[in-house]
Amino acid sequence: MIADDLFDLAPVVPVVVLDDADAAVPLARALVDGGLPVIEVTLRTPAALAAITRIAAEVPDAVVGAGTVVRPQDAERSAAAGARFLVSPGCTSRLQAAMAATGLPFLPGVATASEALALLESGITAMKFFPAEAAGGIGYLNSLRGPLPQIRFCPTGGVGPKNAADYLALENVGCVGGSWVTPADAVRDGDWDRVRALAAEAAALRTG
Ligand SMILES: O=C(O)C(=O)C[C@H](O)[C@H](O)COP(=O)(O)O
Repeated sequence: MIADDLFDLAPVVPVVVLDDADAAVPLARALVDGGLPVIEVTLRTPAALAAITRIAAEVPDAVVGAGTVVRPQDAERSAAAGARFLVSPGCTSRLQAAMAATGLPFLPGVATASEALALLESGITAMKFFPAEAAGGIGYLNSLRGPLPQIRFCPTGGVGPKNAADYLALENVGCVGGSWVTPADAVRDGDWDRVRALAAEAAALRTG
C-alpha cells in the first residue's frame, strides 16, 4: 500500500485519543462495523502504542495507523508497534526521512504551498492538510488545486459533520480526518453504539 491508497479505503479517518489501551479493540470494532476501517491513533497518550498493537493483532479488518508522529523515533516505534501508516501534523527533513525509512505509507502534514512543494520534490503526492480550518479551509485547498493538481490532501483540524462533505467534494481531497467520530465522553464511557452510529454517518458522506 502507498499513501495514496489510504484515500480509497474510507472517506473519513477517525483521529482517536486513547487513555486506556483496553478500549482500543472495542473502539476499533465499532468503527469498522460502522464502515470506517482506517483508524489513526494519536501518539498523545502513553497508551497509544499498546492500543495500536492490540488493534493490529485483534481487529484484522481495521487499518490502524499512528498519528501525532512528531519526532523521528515516533515513526520507528509506531512501525514496531504494528502501525500500517503514519500521519504527522507537520514535517521536517529528519521526520520525513524517518517516516520513509519505516517503509510504511505516510501522510506528512502541510499548511502552505511551500511546504507542499518541498514534499513534492521527494515525490510525495499524498499529504495531510493541517490545521485545515485555521489554515484557510476549503477556499485555501481549492486554490492549491490550480498550481498543484497532482497533490491530494487529507484535511484535518476543525473538520466535522457540518463541513466534511464540502471538503470531500473538492477534487484534491482524498479523505478527511477528525476527532468527531470518537468523542472523548463516548470513548471514556465505552459507548460503542454511539461510536458505531457516528462512524456510519461519516462513512455515508462520500457521495461518489
Ligand atoms: O494529532 C495530530 O497529529 C494532529 O495533527 C491533530 C489532529 O489531527 C487534530 O487535532 C484533529 O482535529 P479535530 O478533528 O479538530 O479535533
